[in-house]
Amino acid sequence: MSTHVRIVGTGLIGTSLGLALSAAGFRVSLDDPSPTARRLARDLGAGRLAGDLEPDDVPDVVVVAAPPDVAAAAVVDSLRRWPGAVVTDVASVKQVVLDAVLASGLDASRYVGSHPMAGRERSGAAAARRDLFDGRAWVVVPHERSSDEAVAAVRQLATVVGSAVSVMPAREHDEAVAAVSHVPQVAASVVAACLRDLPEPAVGLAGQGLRDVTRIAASDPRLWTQILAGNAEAVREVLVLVQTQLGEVVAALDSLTSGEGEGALATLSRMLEAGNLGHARIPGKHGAAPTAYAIVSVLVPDQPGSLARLLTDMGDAGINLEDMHLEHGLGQPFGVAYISVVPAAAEPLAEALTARGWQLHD
Ligand SMILES: NC(=O)c1ccc[n+]([C@@H]2O[C@H](COP(=O)([O-])OP(=O)(O)OC[C@H]3O[C@@H](n4cnc5c(N)ncnc54)[C@H](O)[C@@H]3O)[C@@H](O)[C@H]2O)c1
Ligand SMILES: O=C(O)C(=O)C[C@]1(C(=O)O)C=C[C@@H](O)C=C1
Repeated sequence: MSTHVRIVGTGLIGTSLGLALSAAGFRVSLDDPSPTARRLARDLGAGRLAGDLEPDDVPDVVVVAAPPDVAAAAVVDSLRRWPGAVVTDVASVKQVVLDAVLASGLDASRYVGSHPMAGRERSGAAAARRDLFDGRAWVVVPHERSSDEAVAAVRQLATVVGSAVSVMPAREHDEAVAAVSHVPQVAASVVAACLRDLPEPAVGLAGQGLRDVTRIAASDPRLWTQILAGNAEAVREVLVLVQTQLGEVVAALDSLTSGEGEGALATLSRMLEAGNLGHARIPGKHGAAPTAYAIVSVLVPDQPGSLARLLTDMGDAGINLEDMHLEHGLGQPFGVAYISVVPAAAEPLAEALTARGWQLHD
């Protein structure tokens, strides 16, 4: 019989995982203290309700996808309740969960932490996507007592949903995500907070740069308060670096406005160049080396079905989409789709789309 995975917590991540595992042929059962959350996940096709199963139909693997401040308790509860199951969790912080498991005195060999580096700025089952984990990194976080079988079971889950597995101890994971996930959230929120009192005409000028920098500022404050609190030390350390750099920029601008200005331009330029260097290190798809994709820009009429038609035409031309973003023309009846493809596919794509009547944008 196929592997039975119990998902505890059927919000964005739990439901997305249920959808992906069900599609991959796993038997998925769903549990959540909120009856609405678990029924919605079931209705969306993420699996069966745990309460509808025969009592002897016990899970082989339990995935706790509950909020970070209750994840540790839910993991301990699952280890106790399912003595034969491998238990993992997907919380964004790992050391606090591991500490609770070790302190529980239960058989910790069946616990392996994990963290899919995939998500959205929206919460709840309604925002779930079956392909959420496809092509994303998934950190598997074993500890000294984890059994090889438990590690293999968690690796398998990550792999079947299309993620690229990285293995890392809990502390190292928490330090890494402080820099690549938690501080970016703080930065986005702080920048977006500056817009609150901006006059309407000024906000109306917002372009793609602001949208790129602030997308995750729309994230759930309850979830992120818990994540930041659960990784306080590591987040603080990175934020102090940010603070130091911001201090240097402010000092340079002070120097310019006071008319003195010596060395100020060099400070600003160094800050921007350092940003270029950091940005160039962000990996491409599947954790591969950074890829300089070619971008083909296409005018898309602001009409139902236009984008779907564009993507279908692209698929018909046999060209793989690596990434895409849409820019809406202010007060105009069209937007521009910026389609990223591998460089060798750019010209064939431009030709195929032009032949199908699409207008390219320089
Ligand atoms: N949102 C992201 O981008 C993202 C990405 C990767 C990992 N995570 C982690 O995944 C976990 C879930 O996040 P989410 O975005 O799916 O949140 P969510 O708010 O969408 O869903 C959380 C679900 O957990 C349920 N829940 C609450 N208390 C519970 C308990 N005691 N036991 C079991 N379930 C409980 C809620 O009813 C809700 O349905 C968090 O630990 C988060 O750190 C989130
Ligand atoms: O894409 C997003 O919306 C996310 O912020 C996802 C993201 C991330 O920082 O990459 C956010 C928190 C999770 O713990 C893992 C993934």
